[in-house]
Amino acid sequence: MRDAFVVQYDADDPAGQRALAMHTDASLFSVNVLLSDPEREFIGGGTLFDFVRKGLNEEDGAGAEPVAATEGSWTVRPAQGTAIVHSGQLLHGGLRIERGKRYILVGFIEVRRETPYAVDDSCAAAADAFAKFGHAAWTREALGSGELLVRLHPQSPEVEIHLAAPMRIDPQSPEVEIHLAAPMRIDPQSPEVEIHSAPPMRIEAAAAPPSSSAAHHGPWMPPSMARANKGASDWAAELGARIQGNSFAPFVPTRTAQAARLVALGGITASDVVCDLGCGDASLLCTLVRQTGCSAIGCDVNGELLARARARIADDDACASRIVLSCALLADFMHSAAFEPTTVLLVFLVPQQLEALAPDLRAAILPSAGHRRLLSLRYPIPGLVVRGSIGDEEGSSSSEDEDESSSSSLAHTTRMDDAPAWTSSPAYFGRSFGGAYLY
Ligand SMILES: O=C(O)CCC(=O)C(=O)O
Ligand SMILES: [Fe+2]
Repeated sequence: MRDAFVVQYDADDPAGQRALAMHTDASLFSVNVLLSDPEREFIGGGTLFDFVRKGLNEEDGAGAEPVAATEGSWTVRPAQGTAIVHSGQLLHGGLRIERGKRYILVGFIEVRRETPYAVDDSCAAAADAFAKFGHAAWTREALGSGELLVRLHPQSPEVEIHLAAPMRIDPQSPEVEIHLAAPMRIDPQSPEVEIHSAPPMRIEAAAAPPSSSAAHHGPWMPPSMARANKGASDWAAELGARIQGNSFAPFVPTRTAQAARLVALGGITASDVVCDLGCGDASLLCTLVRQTGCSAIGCDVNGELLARARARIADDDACASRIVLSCALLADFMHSAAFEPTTVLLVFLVPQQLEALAPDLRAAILPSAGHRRLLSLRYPIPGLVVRGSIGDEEGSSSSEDEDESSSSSLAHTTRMDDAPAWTSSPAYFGRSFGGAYLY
């Protein structure tokens, strides 16, 4: 942890700070814990995240006071004691409070780049996404009674933040403690922990590493998960589904009519094994399986979206027998045995990720790898020679794709209704389809 401090927003004092302009933090990720009671202690406030703009300069949103409900933004108003953990690179700001005082604890955390992340943990996968792409967000809940908030892989510099119960902060008698778990592998060259706080906080190195860190197997879950208050868990689930799932690329559903055009472009038939790298809730795979009778493989780093995919598939006999799902980092998955049967590889990823994966994608379609076809939705893959393409649905003059009614009967359109409206808005991710390239 590079820095931790308490921020006070004060609507009662004319000279007090009431809002915080849109900005990015100089951190790998930031922790923001609401210390005040939003029911009783202040009105307004909240943290606004902007998933569209990068905030590198004023034109791009930095420096402006956050305004709620803009397109492509998401306001988080957590319950007291809930932590928001987000990429420092994500543009965000503190919304104006109208009444009272709002205290938050903010911490900036950095992790050395060479640190290996665990693949079995969506938190770690998100951290990896930060390291690679600089924007992603995920959440962890904190804790009615004060426990583990944030944790990276045990082999990484162990950062844990414990909040001692009760959570309520009283400026006269601070009841917030930050424990940094031992061993604290902090770079001795840099000034490690610097705390600015009003009120002062105690910082302690824990006496011993928690037992769970000695042998960490399987996905890590916050111990507080089970008893977290409902408001916080609802919020986290909702936010998680929208954001955590997007640790690599935004989740954008693909419509049925568009799937038919993909089938035509890729020449997908019943004898194919289609692998969707970053399959999300597997709605596209289900549609392809139903349309063509193909088999399918889905891979995603996001456990929550995969859980939805599993539920979707379990309800659908046609899909249940034909789709195999895996939770893994995409590059790792491409080198696993589970990937081998693939005959058609499907990606719907952002350009930075396509660039990072390009060597693996190229290797996957070499003749020696079995003449696979590769379909990239929306974005071309740098350095690969395009063999065919289709344009955006609206921009295309072909007529086969305008059948709206056919899409409404299928399950994946339900997912579209679930998706926040802005995910399909041009400001967010261009149009929701944007054509495809065949390699
Ligand atoms: O008010 C908030 O929730 C945002 C605080 C913040 O982003 C910061 O202090 O860096
Ligand atoms: Fe910030």
